[in-house]
Amino acid sequence: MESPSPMTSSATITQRDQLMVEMKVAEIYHLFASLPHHAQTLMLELQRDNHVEFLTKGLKQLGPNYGVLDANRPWLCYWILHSIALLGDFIDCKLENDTVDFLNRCQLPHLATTYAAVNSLITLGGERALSSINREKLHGFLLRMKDPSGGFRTKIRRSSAIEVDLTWVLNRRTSYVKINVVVSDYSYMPKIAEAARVVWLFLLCSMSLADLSLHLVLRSWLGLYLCLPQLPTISFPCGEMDVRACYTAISVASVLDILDYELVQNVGNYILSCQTYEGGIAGEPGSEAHGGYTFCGLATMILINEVERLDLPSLLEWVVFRQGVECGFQGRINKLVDGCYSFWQGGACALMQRLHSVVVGQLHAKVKKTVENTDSIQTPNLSDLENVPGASSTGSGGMPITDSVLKLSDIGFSFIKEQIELDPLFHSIALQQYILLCSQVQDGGFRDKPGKQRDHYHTCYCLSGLSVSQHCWSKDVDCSPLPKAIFGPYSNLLERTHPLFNIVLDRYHEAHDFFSGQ
Ligand SMILES: CC(C)=CCC/C(C)=C/CC/C(C)=C/COP(=O)(O)OP(=O)(O)O
Ligand SMILES: [Zn+2]
Repeated sequence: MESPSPMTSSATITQRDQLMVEMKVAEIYHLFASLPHHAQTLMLELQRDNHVEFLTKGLKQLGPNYGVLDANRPWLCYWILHSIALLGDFIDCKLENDTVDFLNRCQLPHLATTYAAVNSLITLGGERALSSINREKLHGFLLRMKDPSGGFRTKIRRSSAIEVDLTWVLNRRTSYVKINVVVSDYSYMPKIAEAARVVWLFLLCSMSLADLSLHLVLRSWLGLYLCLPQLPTISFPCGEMDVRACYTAISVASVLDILDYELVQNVGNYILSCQTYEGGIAGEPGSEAHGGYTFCGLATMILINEVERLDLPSLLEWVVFRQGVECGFQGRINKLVDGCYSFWQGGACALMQRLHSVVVGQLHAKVKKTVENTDSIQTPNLSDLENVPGASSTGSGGMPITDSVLKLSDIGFSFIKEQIELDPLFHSIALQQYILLCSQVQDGGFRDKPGKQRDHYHTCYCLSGLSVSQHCWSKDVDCSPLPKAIFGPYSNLLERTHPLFNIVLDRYHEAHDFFSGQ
């Protein structure tokens, strides 16, 4: 594991900021505690209708025909559609059809946008939405986004396959033109070599032309010489390479049943290099651990069946200590609580809850190693450690290793089928309290913290975190939560979300049946 040297967090909040938030939150809890029971129930109620109205209005504002294709629109679609699905509601047919058409135009060429578009289409569900996803093309796109180091890059950059770059080189004695021809597509090399001789003659006749016009003339001439009406373009992966890009690529491939070993190669090494000395996972090697990336890294490692390579006891310790006195989660050490981490950190806790046997196995190995390295007279009997419950040999997701060849795309499906042995690893009722009393806006929508404005991103991830914290007491995925698992009235209960993909479970199952049957 490569880690930066231990140091204090690079995050910079002051004690004053922290105290201000703690006081605002305490004020809300104090007010709540002073209310009579019926008023408390009202305050705790999930304002379903207002949330749906806020969300539907947001979706309509994206239209009417979803004219502009900017990178945020598919995200807005996903945040809104997923929130509506969590609330158990639907959108009308016309809006649904417009949304499917729009999303189909967003499937390329950005990884994160592709993830948002695919998750949205699965959330809409139905034959039209699901069959509109071109899985073969997407598989090719994902392969092209892969970096040799194992990570994924977020964007495709299109550039000319043949770039002609002219530089006038001037010095005291000579003045000449340096021609740089950058060829990205080597199949043009023989023709280019043949062209070079003619270019030289051409240049001799054109020395009087200005730099810019010579550049243009030469470029179009080269196109003509190669019998191409336009110089061909070629796509390069570019943009940041980070843990989020890995997650979006692997999540999309897994949910569409196109995940294979070529896509997975070296991804685990990259994620592993991002786990820090703190225990959590950073966006890239050498950075600070953060809740968003910890969720992405952990979910990716589960989906590629390599989760046991992470140091899970340290990850668990890091994530559970991110829940603070305000009852919500912070994203990283020394930063303020924020409603969106209800999902990133709460979701990571829900994943860890299903990895019980792998964690126990790793702890067991750690203890054994320490004991072996200690010359103490009080050395425990090593054979006692073999009997620690759950210390069995498992594959990823706590699944027993079997002899049959593992189909990678099945991992997301089997992961949630296993019975959970552990109680929740975070204070699920406290988190619901923070979401409902501090993040919920009574007129509809959710926010980061009191004093901030509502927005669709926070609405999506507060609702996702609320769903995770309501369902994490159910040992079996098919069981409804008991009333004691729900903070506030039982009518607050949301639909269950798949903790690896963050797609409402019945929509996930519909997509799984659709794609695995193809
Ligand atoms: C799939 C997907 C959408 C993944 C996104 C994962 C995610 C939320 C990453 C967090 C990025 C980050 C470093 C935010 C810090 O912002 P900040 O400094 O404003 O916040 P902070 O103070 O809470 O750290
Ligand atoms: Zn936030």
